Amino acid sequence: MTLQLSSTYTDSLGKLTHNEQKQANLTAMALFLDPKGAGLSLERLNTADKHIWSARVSQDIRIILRRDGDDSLLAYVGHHDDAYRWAERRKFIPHERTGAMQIVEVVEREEVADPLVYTEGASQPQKKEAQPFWALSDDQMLDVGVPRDWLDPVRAMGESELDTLFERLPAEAAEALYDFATGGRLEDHIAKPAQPGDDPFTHPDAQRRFRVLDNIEELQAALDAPFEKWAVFLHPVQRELVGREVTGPTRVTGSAGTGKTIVALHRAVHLARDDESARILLTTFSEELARSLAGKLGLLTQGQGGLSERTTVRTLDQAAEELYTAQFGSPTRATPSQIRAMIAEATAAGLGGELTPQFLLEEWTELVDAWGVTDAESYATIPRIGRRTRLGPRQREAAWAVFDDVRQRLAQRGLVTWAMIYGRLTEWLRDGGALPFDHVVVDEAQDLTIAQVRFLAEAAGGRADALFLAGDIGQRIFRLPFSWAKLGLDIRGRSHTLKVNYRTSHQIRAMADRLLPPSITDMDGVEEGRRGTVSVFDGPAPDIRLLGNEKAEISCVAAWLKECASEWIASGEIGLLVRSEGQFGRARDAIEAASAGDGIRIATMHDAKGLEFRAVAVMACDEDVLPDPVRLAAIGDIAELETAFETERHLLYVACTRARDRLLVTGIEPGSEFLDDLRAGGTA
Ligand SMILES: Nc1ncnc2c1ncn2[C@@H]1O[C@H](COP(=O)(O)OP(=O)(O)OP(=O)(O)O)[C@@H](O)[C@H]1O
Repeated sequence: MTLQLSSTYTDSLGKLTHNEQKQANLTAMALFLDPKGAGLSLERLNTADKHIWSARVSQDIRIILRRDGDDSLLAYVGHHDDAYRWAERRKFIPHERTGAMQIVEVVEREEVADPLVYTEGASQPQKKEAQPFWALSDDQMLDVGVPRDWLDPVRAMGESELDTLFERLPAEAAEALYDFATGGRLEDHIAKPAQPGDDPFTHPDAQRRFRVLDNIEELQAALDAPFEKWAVFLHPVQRELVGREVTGPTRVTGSAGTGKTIVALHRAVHLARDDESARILLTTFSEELARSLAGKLGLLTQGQGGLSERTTVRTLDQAAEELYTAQFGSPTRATPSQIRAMIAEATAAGLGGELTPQFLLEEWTELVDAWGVTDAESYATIPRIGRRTRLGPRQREAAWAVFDDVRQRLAQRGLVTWAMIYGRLTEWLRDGGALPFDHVVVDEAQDLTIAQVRFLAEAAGGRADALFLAGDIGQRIFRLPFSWAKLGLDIRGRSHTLKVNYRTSHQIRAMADRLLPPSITDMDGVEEGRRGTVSVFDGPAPDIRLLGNEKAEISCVAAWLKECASEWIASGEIGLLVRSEGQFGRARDAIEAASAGDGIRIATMHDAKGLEFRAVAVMACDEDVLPDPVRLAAIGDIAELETAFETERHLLYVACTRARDRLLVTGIEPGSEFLDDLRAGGTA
């Protein structure tokens, strides 16, 4: 006797008014408590699928159910006629090849008109440009889960219908076909066939849309938040990563919006659930992101006593500071300007030879402090990644005199840097100290510092399941790249890439992807393939507008804000993103010119990391704003300049991929050089 929830149910529930949702939820609860439906008006429908029933919620609202013996599945809820129409046009049927239970839309007659059938062995028909699937064989399509009824309609589909694939076909088939139509290979999507006797609902592809509810709390949580589908339905790859038992640190990668954070969250909950005594640290880099993780964790663990209590959500810095305070007392951190002043004092006192204070500051920040160098010998052997300037022995000696002086000044004043905090904690762990957590799950791991990676590697030791990292090197915006493996954090062979984008429309994702190469290899040689990512919905084409001056840009964004308002996009769902705070004024002026309500978020591209909005305008993409000339001018080393340039490009990628449905990119002519890449391909 089970009650299952289908993703089509939560989708349809989300479309009802709050009151209607409440009424429907009461009926769903009653069904859970009594699957036989005593006291509910249940009616078997006269549809093609004999398992389909309706349950009366109110005079106008009906729930569509699939009933099989004592098992019920909530499939759809809607107004009377709409619900019946939905039911008439649906069949629940295990896929003949993959074995996964699917909800198949009944094909209309006109959709099969004039199909182009390809017969095995016949000479290859000439590919028609406008029909991407017309030469696919039955077998090819059945292998990836296309229902038999849809073989001909898919072959007859025109390119313009690609965006409807996800609405019409089971997700596994839509994903495969979309990837194929945009240059990928169907072979990469062949589903593992079920074994005879397997329950069609337990197939991984069925589990992305059907979920058995074990208790009433789970049902309540799922119904209370119909928009939070991620809390209930995971992609098979996401699910596999969440539950996987691993022998060492694991990393999940994927381009923006592929659900890495969602996997990290579910992983933390899975670990807590799996072992009743386990304590988990779920961590990220900013307080805003930590708050967002904590909120989502609350949703996932609702009503499951103990899980959230055993899961601590903190920024990694907060967690480290608490640990440091507990072991060594509260640290006083040196500010960047104090360090700058100390270097200036040292050079004014004649140390450092002819090396400039700027060069020395970079050398301190990127090498000496970052790597925790404490003596001249180590300084001589430190890998100078990202630094092209090679220092001769005399220069190195002169530089070290400055750094030694800075270290002494810090010690005299009782000041420490973040790297020193992590360094001391790492030593403490090495000497037998124990972290108060059994598992650490890190989101946004691409921006970990050297000292943090060393600390995490030590904390994990060789323990299985100790460390799970989520991140995208294409979104690295704070750090220069470095090798994790050399610091003891080796994820080689345990890095997995997500390919389904749940956040951004096809159109926005395709445009943003042009900013980055199709694959990025990290410093340990682990390749992150970005090709073959598909989005699950479509939307309007993004727009890039270069204007003559600031005033014209502000009017353009104001007009766009008015358009958003006319489409009922709430101001809280709109973000105006700029490179630096210096451009906030332009964003504010656009809001004022549009007389737009409060709630529109203005943020720098850095602060936008991890956020998402329905509509985003990336403003002030001017030639002298992006890449940031002040930042680049402050860099004295050419190699570092190149990597900093790349992080500026990543920033634009991060900003564009915060948008779900609508994206506008603006700047003043001639515009940022990155816009040429965004435009290549001719979207705008
Ligand atoms: N299985 C899922 N079902 C429905 N929605 C999902 C699923 N997985 C992720 N999402 C949604 O997709 C969006 C992006 O997810 P998430 O923030 O985890 O992506 P990400 O890869 O961490 O993105 P970024 O790299 O930009 O931080 C969120 O709105 C999330 O709720």
